[in-house]
Amino acid sequence: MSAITDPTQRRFRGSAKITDYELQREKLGEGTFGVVSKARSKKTGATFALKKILMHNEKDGFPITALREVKLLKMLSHPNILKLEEMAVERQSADDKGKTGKKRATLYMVTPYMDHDLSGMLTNPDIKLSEGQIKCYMLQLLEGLRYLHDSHILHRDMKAANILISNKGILQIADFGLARHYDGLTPIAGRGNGEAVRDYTSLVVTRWYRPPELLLTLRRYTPAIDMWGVGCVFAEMFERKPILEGRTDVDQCHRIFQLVGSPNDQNMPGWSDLQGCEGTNTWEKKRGDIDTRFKRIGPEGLDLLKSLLRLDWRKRVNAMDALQHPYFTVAQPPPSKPEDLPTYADSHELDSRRRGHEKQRALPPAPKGGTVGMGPDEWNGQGPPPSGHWQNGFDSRGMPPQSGFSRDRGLPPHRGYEDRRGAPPPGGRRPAWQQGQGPPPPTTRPLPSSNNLPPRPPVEIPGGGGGRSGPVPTRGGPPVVERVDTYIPSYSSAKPRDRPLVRDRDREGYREREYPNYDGAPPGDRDRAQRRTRSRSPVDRRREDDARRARLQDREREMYRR
Ligand SMILES: Nc1ncnc2c1ncn2[C@@H]1O[C@H](COP(=O)(O)OP(=O)(O)OP(=O)(O)O)[C@@H](O)[C@H]1O
Repeated sequence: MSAITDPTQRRFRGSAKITDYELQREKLGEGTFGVVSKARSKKTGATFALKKILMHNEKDGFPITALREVKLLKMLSHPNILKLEEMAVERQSADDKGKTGKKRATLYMVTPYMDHDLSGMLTNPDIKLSEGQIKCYMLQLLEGLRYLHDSHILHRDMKAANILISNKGILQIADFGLARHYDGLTPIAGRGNGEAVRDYTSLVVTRWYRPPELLLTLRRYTPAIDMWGVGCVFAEMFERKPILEGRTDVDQCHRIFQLVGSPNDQNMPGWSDLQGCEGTNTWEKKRGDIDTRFKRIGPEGLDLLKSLLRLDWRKRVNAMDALQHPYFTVAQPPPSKPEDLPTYADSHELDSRRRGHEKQRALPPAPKGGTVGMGPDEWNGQGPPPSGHWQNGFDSRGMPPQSGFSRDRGLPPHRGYEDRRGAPPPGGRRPAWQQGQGPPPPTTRPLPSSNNLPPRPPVEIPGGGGGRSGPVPTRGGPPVVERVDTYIPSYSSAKPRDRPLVRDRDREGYREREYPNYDGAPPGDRDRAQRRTRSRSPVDRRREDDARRARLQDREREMYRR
Protein backbone atom coordinates (compact mmCIF):
# COMPACT_ATOMS: atom_id res chain seq x y z
CA MET A 1 0.00 0.00 0.00
CA SER A 2 1.51 3.30 -1.00
CA ALA A 3 1.65 6.45 1.04
CA ILE A 4 -1.25 8.88 1.02
CA THR A 5 -1.15 10.75 -2.21
CA ASP A 6 -4.09 9.68 -4.31
CA PRO A 7 -7.20 11.60 -3.24
CA THR A 8 -9.48 9.07 -4.93
CA GLN A 9 -8.28 6.50 -2.42
CA ARG A 10 -9.64 8.53 0.45
CA ARG A 11 -12.78 7.13 1.81
CA PHE A 12 -13.96 9.85 4.12
CA ARG A 13 -17.63 10.49 3.41
CA GLY A 14 -18.18 13.86 5.01
CA SER A 15 -20.59 14.66 7.79
CA ALA A 16 -23.82 13.13 8.95
CA LYS A 17 -26.40 13.90 11.60
CA ILE A 18 -26.14 12.21 14.92
CA THR A 19 -29.78 11.23 14.48
CA ASP A 20 -28.61 8.85 11.74
CA TYR A 21 -27.18 6.76 14.55
CA GLU A 22 -28.69 5.01 17.49
CA LEU A 23 -26.28 5.49 20.35
CA GLN A 24 -25.99 2.58 22.70
CA ARG A 25 -25.47 3.16 26.37
CA GLU A 26 -22.36 1.08 26.46
CA LYS A 27 -19.24 3.20 26.77
CA LEU A 28 -16.27 1.65 24.95
CA GLY A 29 -13.65 3.88 26.36
CA GLU A 30 -12.92 7.32 27.57
CA GLY A 31 -9.82 9.25 26.73
CA THR A 32 -8.63 12.75 27.24
CA PHE A 33 -10.63 14.32 24.51
CA GLY A 34 -13.29 11.83 23.74
CA VAL A 35 -15.80 9.42 25.11
CA VAL A 36 -16.16 6.44 22.80
CA SER A 37 -19.57 4.77 22.54
CA LYS A 38 -21.05 2.02 20.46
CA ALA A 39 -23.73 3.02 17.95
CA ARG A 40 -25.84 1.47 15.22
CA SER A 41 -26.41 3.15 11.91
CA LYS A 42 -30.15 3.56 11.32
CA LYS A 43 -29.52 3.47 7.58
CA THR A 44 -27.41 0.32 7.27
CA GLY A 45 -27.74 -1.41 10.63
CA ALA A 46 -23.93 -1.59 10.88
CA THR A 47 -22.23 -1.03 14.20
CA PHE A 48 -19.81 1.84 14.67
CA ALA A 49 -17.80 3.45 17.41
CA LEU A 50 -18.56 7.12 17.95
CA LYS A 51 -15.95 9.22 19.65
CA LYS A 52 -17.54 12.32 21.09
CA ILE A 53 -15.18 15.22 21.00
CA LEU A 54 -15.14 16.81 24.39
CA MET A 55 -14.74 20.56 24.58
CA HIS A 56 -13.17 21.09 27.98
CA ASN A 57 -12.95 24.78 27.45
CA GLU A 58 -15.29 26.30 24.95
CA LYS A 59 -13.21 29.39 24.53
CA ASP A 60 -10.29 27.31 23.27
CA GLY A 61 -12.53 26.04 20.51
CA PHE A 62 -12.22 22.66 18.89
CA PRO A 63 -9.39 20.77 20.63
CA ILE A 64 -6.27 20.68 18.52
CA THR A 65 -5.69 16.98 19.23
CA ALA A 66 -9.12 16.20 17.82
CA LEU A 67 -8.49 18.48 14.85
CA ARG A 68 -5.25 16.70 14.14
CA GLU A 69 -6.81 13.31 14.57
CA VAL A 70 -9.64 14.16 12.17
CA LYS A 71 -7.34 15.79 9.66
CA LEU A 72 -4.92 12.87 9.61
CA LEU A 73 -7.50 10.10 9.68
CA LYS A 74 -9.39 11.74 6.82
CA MET A 75 -6.33 11.43 4.64
CA LEU A 76 -5.36 7.92 5.61
CA SER A 77 -6.48 4.83 3.83
CA HIS A 78 -4.97 1.53 4.84
CA PRO A 79 -6.44 -1.75 6.06
CA ASN A 80 -4.41 -1.51 9.26
CA ILE A 81 -5.35 2.04 10.16
CA LEU A 82 -8.68 2.76 11.81
CA LYS A 83 -10.87 4.34 9.19
CA LEU A 84 -12.72 7.58 9.86
CA GLU A 85 -16.03 6.98 8.12
CA GLU A 86 -17.49 10.40 8.73
CA MET A 87 -18.13 13.06 11.31
CA ALA A 88 -21.54 13.15 12.94
CA VAL A 89 -22.92 16.45 14.15
CA GLU A 90 -25.32 16.89 17.02
CA ARG A 91 -26.93 20.31 16.95
CA GLN A 92 -27.95 21.84 20.21
CA SER A 93 -31.36 23.44 20.54
CA ALA A 94 -31.55 27.20 20.00
CA ASP A 95 -31.84 27.99 23.70
CA ASP A 96 -28.95 25.74 24.68
CA LYS A 97 -26.22 28.23 24.03
CA GLY A 98 -22.79 27.97 25.50
CA LYS A 99 -20.91 30.58 27.46
CA THR A 100 -19.96 32.19 24.20
CA GLY A 101 -23.61 32.83 23.43
CA LYS A 102 -23.40 30.79 20.24
CA LYS A 103 -25.40 27.73 19.41
CA ARG A 104 -23.21 24.75 20.16
CA ALA A 105 -22.69 21.60 18.18
CA THR A 106 -21.18 18.38 19.42
CA LEU A 107 -19.03 16.46 17.00
CA TYR A 108 -18.49 12.73 16.86
CA MET A 109 -15.90 10.79 14.93
CA VAL A 110 -17.48 7.75 13.36
CA THR A 111 -15.20 4.73 12.97
CA PRO A 112 -15.97 1.06 12.38
CA TYR A 113 -16.61 -0.85 15.56
CA MET A 114 -13.72 -3.10 16.56
CA ASP A 115 -14.39 -5.93 18.98
CA HIS A 116 -11.23 -5.67 21.05
CA ASP A 117 -8.26 -3.60 21.89
CA LEU A 118 -5.02 -5.51 22.35
CA SER A 119 -4.57 -4.40 25.93
CA GLY A 120 -8.02 -5.76 26.80
CA MET A 121 -7.27 -9.04 25.05
CA LEU A 122 -4.03 -9.50 26.95
CA THR A 123 -5.66 -8.99 30.31
CA ASN A 124 -8.41 -11.45 29.50
CA PRO A 125 -7.28 -14.82 30.90
CA ASP A 126 -9.64 -16.61 28.51
CA ILE A 127 -7.73 -15.39 25.48
CA LYS A 128 -4.57 -17.31 24.69
CA LEU A 129 -2.49 -16.02 21.82
CA SER A 130 -0.68 -18.60 19.71
CA GLU A 131 2.69 -17.70 18.23
CA GLY A 132 1.22 -17.72 14.71
CA GLN A 133 -1.40 -15.26 15.95
CA ILE A 134 1.22 -12.98 17.50
CA LYS A 135 3.10 -13.00 14.19
CA CYS A 136 -0.10 -12.23 12.32
CA TYR A 137 -0.81 -9.21 14.56
CA MET A 138 2.80 -8.06 14.37
CA LEU A 139 2.78 -8.17 10.57
CA GLN A 140 -0.38 -6.08 10.45
CA LEU A 141 0.95 -3.62 12.99
CA LEU A 142 4.16 -3.24 11.00
CA GLU A 143 2.24 -2.83 7.73
CA GLY A 144 0.19 -0.04 9.32
CA LEU A 145 3.30 1.68 10.63
CA ARG A 146 5.16 1.31 7.38
CA TYR A 147 2.29 3.11 5.67
CA LEU A 148 2.16 5.83 8.32
CA HIS A 149 5.89 6.47 8.24
CA ASP A 150 5.97 6.44 4.45
CA SER A 151 3.22 9.00 4.61
CA HIS A 152 5.32 11.25 6.87
CA ILE A 153 3.24 10.62 9.95
CA LEU A 154 4.47 9.89 13.45
CA HIS A 155 1.89 8.18 15.63
CA ARG A 156 3.56 9.10 18.93
CA ASP A 157 1.31 7.01 21.16
CA MET A 158 2.02 3.45 20.19
CA LYS A 159 0.68 1.13 22.89
CA ALA A 160 -1.47 -1.97 23.22
CA ALA A 161 -4.55 0.10 24.16
CA ASN A 162 -4.38 1.93 20.84
CA ILE A 163 -4.29 -1.26 18.80
CA LEU A 164 -7.76 -2.43 17.90
CA ILE A 165 -8.57 -5.93 16.70
CA SER A 166 -11.73 -7.22 15.08
CA ASN A 167 -13.15 -10.68 15.33
CA LYS A 168 -12.13 -11.11 11.70
CA GLY A 169 -8.51 -11.04 12.83
CA ILE A 170 -7.88 -7.54 11.45
CA LEU A 171 -5.65 -5.25 13.45
CA GLN A 172 -5.94 -1.47 13.17
CA ILE A 173 -3.91 1.32 14.69
CA ALA A 174 -6.14 3.86 16.42
CA ASP A 175 -5.93 7.10 18.40
CA PHE A 176 -4.20 9.71 16.31
CA GLY A 177 -4.62 12.37 18.97
CA LEU A 178 -0.85 12.72 19.38
CA ALA A 179 0.06 11.96 15.78
CA ARG A 180 1.60 14.62 13.62
CA HIS A 181 3.15 15.26 10.28
CA TYR A 182 6.85 14.44 10.18
CA ASP A 183 9.07 16.70 8.12
CA GLY A 184 12.19 14.58 7.82
CA LEU A 185 13.36 11.84 5.51
CA THR A 186 11.25 8.72 5.79
CA PRO A 187 12.67 5.25 6.46
CA ILE A 188 14.56 3.51 3.69
CA ALA A 189 15.06 -0.25 3.52
CA GLY A 190 18.21 -1.28 5.33
CA ARG A 191 18.87 2.26 6.49
CA GLY A 192 17.01 2.80 9.69
CA ASN A 193 14.23 5.21 10.38
CA GLY A 194 15.06 8.28 8.36
CA GLU A 195 16.41 11.59 9.44
CA ALA A 196 14.59 14.36 11.22
CA VAL A 197 15.07 17.93 10.10
CA ARG A 198 13.44 19.77 12.95
CA ASP A 199 12.63 19.51 16.61
CA TYR A 200 9.37 18.29 18.06
CA THR A 201 8.12 18.14 21.58
CA SER A 202 9.52 15.23 23.55
CA LEU A 203 6.36 15.13 25.65
CA VAL A 204 4.79 12.34 23.69
CA VAL A 205 4.18 8.60 24.06
CA THR A 206 2.70 7.01 27.17
CA ARG A 207 5.52 6.42 29.62
CA TRP A 208 5.64 2.61 29.55
CA TYR A 209 6.11 2.72 25.79
CA ARG A 210 8.35 5.79 25.64
CA PRO A 211 11.71 5.23 23.99
CA PRO A 212 14.98 6.05 25.75
CA GLU A 213 15.83 8.93 23.42
CA LEU A 214 12.62 10.73 24.43
CA LEU A 215 13.25 10.06 28.11
CA LEU A 216 16.68 11.59 27.60
CA THR A 217 14.92 14.50 25.83
CA LEU A 218 15.97 14.13 22.22
CA ARG A 219 13.74 16.49 20.29
CA ARG A 220 14.89 15.85 16.76
CA TYR A 221 13.41 12.39 16.69
CA THR A 222 12.31 10.11 13.90
CA PRO A 223 9.76 7.34 13.24
CA ALA A 224 12.07 5.20 15.41
CA ILE A 225 10.05 6.39 18.42
CA ASP A 226 7.07 4.38 17.17
CA MET A 227 9.23 1.33 16.53
CA TRP A 228 10.27 1.22 20.19
CA GLY A 229 6.58 1.04 21.07
CA VAL A 230 6.16 -1.83 18.63
CA GLY A 231 8.95 -3.66 20.47
CA CYS A 232 7.18 -3.11 23.79
CA VAL A 233 3.88 -4.35 22.34
CA PHE A 234 5.57 -7.40 20.76
CA ALA A 235 7.08 -8.47 24.08
CA GLU A 236 3.84 -7.62 25.90
CA MET A 237 2.03 -10.21 23.81
CA PHE A 238 4.28 -12.85 25.39
CA GLU A 239 4.32 -11.53 28.94
CA ARG A 240 0.65 -10.50 28.72
CA LYS A 241 1.38 -7.31 30.56
CA PRO A 242 3.33 -4.16 29.73
CA ILE A 243 7.00 -5.04 29.96
CA LEU A 244 8.35 -1.73 31.27
CA GLU A 245 5.99 -0.35 33.86
CA GLY A 246 8.00 2.61 35.09
CA ARG A 247 6.47 4.43 38.03
CA THR A 248 8.24 7.64 37.09
CA ASP A 249 10.36 8.69 34.14
CA VAL A 250 13.50 7.98 36.16
CA ASP A 251 12.22 4.54 37.03
CA GLN A 252 11.33 4.07 33.35
CA CYS A 253 14.96 4.73 32.39
CA HIS A 254 16.16 2.30 35.04
CA ARG A 255 13.87 -0.43 33.72
CA ILE A 256 14.94 0.15 30.15
CA PHE A 257 18.62 -0.02 31.03
CA GLN A 258 17.99 -3.13 33.13
CA LEU A 259 16.41 -4.76 30.08
CA VAL A 260 18.66 -3.67 27.22
CA GLY A 261 21.77 -2.47 29.02
CA SER A 262 23.00 0.95 30.03
CA PRO A 263 23.72 3.39 27.24
CA ASN A 264 27.29 3.91 26.17
CA ASP A 265 29.07 5.37 23.17
CA GLN A 266 28.79 2.08 21.29
CA ASN A 267 25.15 1.16 21.78
CA MET A 268 23.79 4.71 21.79
CA PRO A 269 26.30 7.08 20.23
CA GLY A 270 25.66 10.63 21.28
CA TRP A 271 23.65 9.66 24.35
CA SER A 272 25.95 11.67 26.57
CA ASP A 273 25.16 14.77 24.52
CA LEU A 274 21.48 14.49 25.33
CA GLN A 275 20.41 16.92 27.96
CA GLY A 276 18.50 14.29 29.88
CA CYS A 277 21.43 11.95 30.38
CA GLU A 278 23.17 14.07 32.94
CA GLY A 279 21.83 12.36 36.04
CA THR A 280 21.97 8.89 34.54
CA ASN A 281 25.67 8.65 33.80
CA THR A 282 26.47 7.95 37.43
CA TRP A 283 24.09 5.02 37.59
CA GLU A 284 25.45 1.52 37.98
CA LYS A 285 26.10 0.09 34.52
CA LYS A 286 23.75 -2.70 33.49
CA ARG A 287 24.41 -5.39 30.92
CA GLY A 288 20.76 -6.01 30.16
CA ASP A 289 18.74 -9.16 30.75
CA ILE A 290 16.69 -9.24 27.57
CA ASP A 291 18.23 -12.57 26.43
CA THR A 292 17.17 -14.40 29.55
CA ARG A 293 13.89 -12.58 30.09
CA PHE A 294 12.65 -13.26 26.56
CA LYS A 295 14.42 -16.54 25.85
CA ARG A 296 11.05 -18.17 25.26
CA ILE A 297 10.50 -16.14 22.09
CA GLY A 298 13.19 -18.18 20.36
CA PRO A 299 16.34 -16.91 18.62
CA GLU A 300 14.63 -15.20 15.65
CA GLY A 301 11.93 -13.59 17.78
CA LEU A 302 14.55 -12.40 20.26
CA ASP A 303 16.62 -10.95 17.45
CA LEU A 304 13.60 -9.03 16.15
CA LEU A 305 12.78 -7.81 19.65
CA LYS A 306 16.35 -6.62 20.19
CA SER A 307 16.35 -4.78 16.89
CA LEU A 308 13.10 -3.00 17.87
CA LEU A 309 14.37 -2.19 21.36
CA ARG A 310 17.72 -0.85 20.24
CA LEU A 311 18.90 2.08 22.33
CA ASP A 312 20.40 3.69 19.27
CA TRP A 313 17.40 5.19 17.51
CA ARG A 314 19.37 5.52 14.27
CA LYS A 315 19.94 1.77 14.18
CA ARG A 316 16.52 0.72 15.41
CA VAL A 317 14.88 -1.43 12.76
CA ASN A 318 12.31 0.32 10.59
CA ALA A 319 8.89 -1.14 9.80
CA MET A 320 9.71 -2.27 6.27
CA ASP A 321 12.84 -4.14 7.37
CA ALA A 322 11.07 -5.67 10.36
CA LEU A 323 8.46 -7.07 7.95
CA GLN A 324 11.23 -9.00 6.19
CA HIS A 325 12.69 -10.37 9.40
CA PRO A 326 13.34 -14.16 9.46
CA TYR A 327 11.03 -14.37 12.46
CA PHE A 328 8.17 -14.02 9.98
CA THR A 329 9.71 -15.62 6.92
CA VAL A 330 11.76 -18.55 8.25
CA ALA A 331 11.02 -19.35 11.87
CA GLN A 332 8.29 -21.83 12.67
CA PRO A 333 5.36 -21.61 13.08
CA PRO A 334 4.46 -19.34 10.15
CA PRO A 335 2.20 -16.36 10.77
CA SER A 336 -1.48 -17.28 10.95
CA LYS A 337 -3.87 -15.80 8.42
CA PRO A 338 -6.32 -13.28 9.89
CA GLU A 339 -9.31 -15.32 8.72
CA ASP A 340 -7.99 -18.39 10.56
CA LEU A 341 -7.78 -16.67 13.93
CA PRO A 342 -10.26 -17.56 16.64
CA THR A 343 -13.04 -15.14 17.56
CA TYR A 344 -13.65 -14.06 21.11
CA ALA A 345 -16.43 -12.54 23.17
CA ASP A 346 -16.55 -8.79 22.70
CA SER A 347 -13.82 -7.33 24.93
CA HIS A 348 -15.69 -4.09 25.54
CA GLU A 349 -18.71 -5.91 26.89
CA LEU A 350 -16.44 -7.97 29.08
CA ASP A 351 -14.72 -4.84 30.22
CA SER A 352 -17.92 -3.20 31.29
CA ARG A 353 -18.87 -6.34 33.17
CA ARG A 354 -15.53 -6.34 34.89
CA ARG A 355 -15.63 -2.64 35.67
CA GLY A 356 -15.05 -1.97 39.31
CA HIS A 357 -13.06 -5.18 39.76
CA GLU A 358 -9.88 -3.40 38.82
CA LYS A 359 -8.66 -6.35 36.86
CA GLN A 360 -6.92 -4.29 34.27
CA ARG A 361 -3.90 -2.18 34.73
CA ALA A 362 -4.23 1.55 34.72
CA LEU A 363 -1.82 2.87 32.15
CA PRO A 364 -0.01 6.06 32.85
CA PRO A 365 -1.90 8.68 30.88
CA ALA A 366 -0.89 9.57 27.38
CA PRO A 367 0.82 12.93 27.24
CA LYS A 368 -1.11 15.63 25.49
CA GLY A 369 1.45 16.64 22.97
CA GLY A 370 2.59 20.13 22.40
CA THR A 371 -0.31 22.44 22.00
CA VAL A 372 -3.55 20.96 23.05
CA GLY A 373 -6.30 23.43 22.57
CA MET A 374 -4.16 26.34 21.48
CA GLY A 375 -3.93 26.34 17.76
CA PRO A 376 -2.95 24.38 14.74
CA ASP A 377 0.55 23.43 15.70
CA GLU A 378 2.72 22.44 18.54
CA TRP A 379 5.64 24.57 19.41
CA ASN A 380 8.41 23.66 17.04
CA GLY A 381 11.15 24.72 19.35
CA GLN A 382 11.97 27.60 17.04
CA GLY A 383 11.37 30.60 19.19
CA PRO A 384 8.98 30.81 22.06
CA PRO A 385 6.25 28.38 23.00
CA PRO A 386 2.92 29.75 21.89
CA SER A 387 0.49 30.69 24.60
CA GLY A 388 -1.50 27.74 25.84
CA HIS A 389 1.41 25.43 25.12
CA TRP A 390 0.99 22.28 27.13
CA GLN A 391 3.69 20.62 29.08
CA ASN A 392 3.22 16.92 29.35
CA GLY A 393 -0.45 17.10 29.93
CA PHE A 394 -0.46 20.27 31.97
CA ASP A 395 -1.74 23.41 30.37
CA SER A 396 -0.02 26.72 30.19
CA ARG A 397 -1.61 27.72 33.45
CA GLY A 398 -0.03 24.69 35.05
CA MET A 399 -3.35 22.97 35.43
CA PRO A 400 -3.33 19.21 35.33
CA PRO A 401 -5.36 17.18 32.89
CA GLN A 402 -9.07 16.84 33.24
CA SER A 403 -10.27 13.93 35.25
CA GLY A 404 -11.52 10.81 33.55
CA PHE A 405 -8.15 10.82 31.96
CA SER A 406 -7.03 7.25 31.97
CA ARG A 407 -8.76 4.56 30.07
CA ASP A 408 -12.16 3.92 31.42
CA ARG A 409 -11.93 0.45 32.77
CA GLY A 410 -13.39 1.27 36.09
CA LEU A 411 -9.97 2.05 37.45
CA PRO A 412 -8.95 5.16 39.27
CA PRO A 413 -6.98 7.56 37.13
CA HIS A 414 -3.24 7.31 37.44
CA ARG A 415 -2.47 9.05 40.70
CA GLY A 416 0.84 10.60 39.82
CA TYR A 417 -0.87 12.95 37.41
CA GLU A 418 -4.22 13.57 38.94
CA ASP A 419 -2.89 14.50 42.33
CA ARG A 420 -0.33 16.98 41.23
CA ARG A 421 -2.52 19.98 40.77
CA GLY A 422 -0.24 22.91 40.33
CA ALA A 423 2.99 20.89 40.41
CA PRO A 424 5.30 20.22 37.51
CA PRO A 425 4.20 17.14 35.61
CA PRO A 426 6.11 13.94 35.92
CA GLY A 427 8.01 13.68 32.70
CA GLY A 428 7.67 17.34 31.94
CA ARG A 429 10.07 19.07 29.66
CA ARG A 430 12.70 18.56 32.30
CA PRO A 431 14.72 15.42 31.77
CA ALA A 432 13.73 12.47 33.89
CA TRP A 433 16.52 12.76 36.40
CA GLN A 434 15.80 16.39 37.09
CA GLN A 435 12.20 16.10 37.98
CA GLY A 436 11.45 17.67 41.30
CA GLN A 437 14.90 19.21 41.53
CA GLY A 438 14.25 22.80 40.65
CA PRO A 439 15.16 24.53 37.44
CA PRO A 440 17.49 22.91 34.98
CA PRO A 441 21.19 23.64 35.35
CA PRO A 442 23.08 25.61 32.74
CA THR A 443 23.51 23.60 29.62
CA THR A 444 27.10 22.82 28.89
CA ARG A 445 26.54 20.79 25.76
CA PRO A 446 25.06 21.42 22.40
CA LEU A 447 21.88 19.57 21.63
CA PRO A 448 22.47 16.68 19.31
CA SER A 449 20.70 16.30 16.05
CA SER A 450 19.17 12.92 15.45
CA ASN A 451 21.66 11.63 12.98
CA ASN A 452 24.78 13.68 12.98
CA LEU A 453 26.15 12.75 16.32
CA PRO A 454 28.43 13.47 17.96
CA PRO A 455 27.98 17.14 17.16
CA ARG A 456 29.97 20.26 17.87
CA PRO A 457 32.34 20.39 20.81
CA PRO A 458 30.71 21.41 24.08
CA VAL A 459 30.14 25.09 24.61
CA GLU A 460 29.96 26.85 27.92
CA ILE A 461 26.91 28.95 28.44
CA PRO A 462 27.39 31.58 31.05
CA GLY A 463 24.63 32.02 33.60
CA GLY A 464 22.13 29.41 34.57
CA GLY A 465 18.62 28.13 34.04
CA GLY A 466 15.95 29.26 31.70
CA GLY A 467 15.66 28.81 28.00
CA ARG A 468 18.09 30.62 25.83
CA SER A 469 18.94 31.02 22.27
CA GLY A 470 21.56 33.16 20.77
CA PRO A 471 25.19 33.27 19.82
CA VAL A 472 27.37 31.48 22.31
CA PRO A 473 31.09 32.01 22.20
CA THR A 474 33.14 28.87 21.68
CA ARG A 475 36.78 28.58 22.47
CA GLY A 476 38.74 29.26 19.34
CA GLY A 477 35.78 29.16 16.97
CA PRO A 478 32.97 31.25 15.62
CA PRO A 479 29.96 31.79 17.86
CA VAL A 480 27.59 28.84 17.83
CA VAL A 481 23.90 29.57 17.91
CA GLU A 482 22.63 27.55 20.78
CA ARG A 483 19.00 26.55 20.91
CA VAL A 484 18.21 25.01 24.21
CA ASP A 485 14.69 24.06 24.94
CA THR A 486 14.53 24.62 28.62
CA TYR A 487 11.29 26.52 28.75
CA ILE A 488 9.68 25.52 32.00
CA PRO A 489 6.26 26.90 32.79
CA SER A 490 5.70 28.20 36.27
CA TYR A 491 2.95 25.66 37.02
CA SER A 492 1.45 28.16 39.34
CA SER A 493 -1.53 30.35 38.89
CA ALA A 494 0.83 33.29 38.49
CA LYS A 495 -0.17 35.72 35.80
CA PRO A 496 1.87 35.35 32.63
CA ARG A 497 3.75 38.52 33.32
CA ASP A 498 5.02 37.11 36.62
CA ARG A 499 6.50 34.04 34.98
CA PRO A 500 10.25 33.84 34.67
CA LEU A 501 11.19 35.90 31.69
CA VAL A 502 13.67 34.72 29.19
CA ARG A 503 16.16 36.96 27.51
CA ASP A 504 15.63 35.70 24.05
CA ARG A 505 15.34 37.84 21.02
CA ASP A 506 13.29 35.18 19.26
CA ARG A 507 10.70 35.43 21.93
CA GLU A 508 9.92 39.08 21.52
CA GLY A 509 7.01 38.49 19.19
CA TYR A 510 5.60 35.94 21.57
CA ARG A 511 5.92 38.18 24.52
CA GLU A 512 4.37 40.98 22.59
CA ARG A 513 1.41 38.85 21.77
CA GLU A 514 0.93 37.19 25.08
CA TYR A 515 1.87 40.08 27.32
CA PRO A 516 0.95 43.31 25.59
CA ASN A 517 3.08 45.33 27.98
CA TYR A 518 6.14 43.18 27.65
CA ASP A 519 9.19 45.25 26.97
CA GLY A 520 11.76 42.54 26.49
CA ALA A 521 13.23 42.66 29.94
CA PRO A 522 12.71 40.85 33.21
CA PRO A 523 10.55 42.81 35.66
CA GLY A 524 13.57 44.20 37.49
CA ASP A 525 15.10 45.45 34.25
CA ARG A 526 11.92 46.95 32.94
CA ASP A 527 12.79 50.57 33.80
CA ARG A 528 16.18 50.22 32.22
CA ALA A 529 14.60 48.74 29.10
CA GLN A 530 12.10 51.57 28.92
CA ARG A 531 14.86 54.12 29.20
CA ARG A 532 16.73 52.32 26.44
CA THR A 533 13.62 52.37 24.24
CA ARG A 534 13.08 56.08 24.84
CA SER A 535 16.68 56.88 23.94
CA ARG A 536 16.39 55.21 20.53
CA SER A 537 15.55 57.43 17.57
CA PRO A 538 12.01 57.19 16.13
CA VAL A 539 13.44 55.84 12.85
CA ASP A 540 15.31 53.05 14.68
CA ARG A 541 12.23 52.25 16.70
CA ARG A 542 10.08 52.04 13.58
CA ARG A 543 12.63 49.79 11.90
CA GLU A 544 12.77 47.51 14.92
CA ASP A 545 9.00 47.41 15.13
CA ASP A 546 8.76 46.49 11.46
CA ALA A 547 11.34 43.76 11.85
CA ARG A 548 9.55 42.41 14.90
CA ARG A 549 6.22 42.41 13.11
CA ALA A 550 7.76 40.61 10.13
CA ARG A 551 9.26 37.96 12.44
CA LEU A 552 5.93 37.51 14.12
CA GLN A 553 4.10 37.11 10.84
CA ASP A 554 6.67 34.62 9.63
CA ARG A 555 6.27 32.57 12.75
CA GLU A 556 2.52 32.60 12.60
CA ARG A 557 2.54 31.60 8.96
CA GLU A 558 4.86 28.74 9.88
CA MET A 559 2.60 27.69 12.74
CA TYR A 560 -0.43 27.52 10.51
CA ARG A 561 1.42 25.75 7.74
CA ARG A 562 1.92 22.57 9.81
N1 LIG B 1 -13.47 1.96 16.68
C1 LIG B 1 -13.48 1.49 17.92
N2 LIG B 1 -14.06 0.32 18.20
C2 LIG B 1 -14.07 -0.17 19.46
N3 LIG B 1 -13.51 0.44 20.50
C3 LIG B 1 -12.91 1.62 20.30
C4 LIG B 1 -12.87 2.21 19.00
N4 LIG B 1 -12.20 3.37 19.09
C5 LIG B 1 -11.83 3.48 20.37
N5 LIG B 1 -12.26 2.45 21.11
C6 LIG B 1 -12.06 2.22 22.55
O1 LIG B 1 -11.99 3.45 23.22
C7 LIG B 1 -10.70 3.60 23.82
C8 LIG B 1 -10.29 5.06 23.75
O2 LIG B 1 -10.20 5.44 22.39
P1 LIG B 1 -9.12 6.48 21.91
O3 LIG B 1 -7.78 5.96 22.30
O4 LIG B 1 -9.34 6.79 20.48
O5 LIG B 1 -9.53 7.74 22.81
P2 LIG B 1 -8.61 8.93 23.30
O6 LIG B 1 -9.51 9.94 23.92
O7 LIG B 1 -7.82 9.45 22.16
O8 LIG B 1 -7.68 8.24 24.36
P3 LIG B 1 -6.26 8.76 24.92
O9 LIG B 1 -6.54 9.40 26.23
O10 LIG B 1 -5.44 7.51 25.02
O11 LIG B 1 -5.69 9.72 23.95
C9 LIG B 1 -9.78 2.63 23.08
O12 LIG B 1 -8.71 2.15 23.85
C10 LIG B 1 -10.75 1.49 22.74
O13 LIG B 1 -10.86 0.60 23.83
